[in-house]
Amino acid sequence: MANEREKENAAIAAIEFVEDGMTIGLGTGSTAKYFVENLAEEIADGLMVRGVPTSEETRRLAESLGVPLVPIEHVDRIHLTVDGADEVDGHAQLIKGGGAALLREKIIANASDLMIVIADPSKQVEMLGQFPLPVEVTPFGYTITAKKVYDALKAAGVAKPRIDVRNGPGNKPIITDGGNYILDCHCSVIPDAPRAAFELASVPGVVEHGLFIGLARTVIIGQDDGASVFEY
Ligand SMILES: O=C(CO)[C@H](O)[C@H](O)COP(=O)(O)O
Repeated sequence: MANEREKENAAIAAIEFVEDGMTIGLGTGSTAKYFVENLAEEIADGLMVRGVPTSEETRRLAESLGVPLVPIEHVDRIHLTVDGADEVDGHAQLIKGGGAALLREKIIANASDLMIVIADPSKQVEMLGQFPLPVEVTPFGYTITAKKVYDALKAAGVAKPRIDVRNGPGNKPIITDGGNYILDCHCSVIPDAPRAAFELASVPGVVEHGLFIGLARTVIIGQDDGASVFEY
């Protein structure tokens, strides 16, 4: 079970990677929130950086804390992205998107010189798949897309996928920052995550999926009394 101190200690350890003049991708979620808060304190003390938020939620948080932001369209280099994860395995492969921000998170992580994942120990897994894999899809044709997502996961060796449309208030599908829906794919185990990523990416209607393969090179796991840093 996660505790808040573990999350915050991971975030504090990530601050060590920040240098003056950097453009920094700001992740989404409760762990990333600690990073933005600690970054805001450093900025108040004179650190000169600017942020690129991975969601409207993080944009609002950063603005409220006085973190200078830059529109991604005006950025030619992102030095560092610090973000949370729903699961991380021993190869720094991730499931992300529990907060429905996976599309912007992946665009920004992929554009960054370095992606650092910050997490508490409950996110560490032997194999990905216990956490339902979020897949962002266009509203148009989403029921058909869901069937194709099922086929794609089967082709990737997932034994019995179950696909749910993620609903929000009023039992209506939640709408992502990009105007899309989220399919939560219950897999139990994803035996071959790169294969699943490949199969999912080839389904028309899939905008992005929450498998982050080969993106994170540093994983920081927070503990009660500090944090462990793993380099890949
Ligand atoms: O991918 C994400 C949002 O889309 C989050 O990073 C992920 O859900 C982890 O969140 P938290 O730190 O609150 O557990």
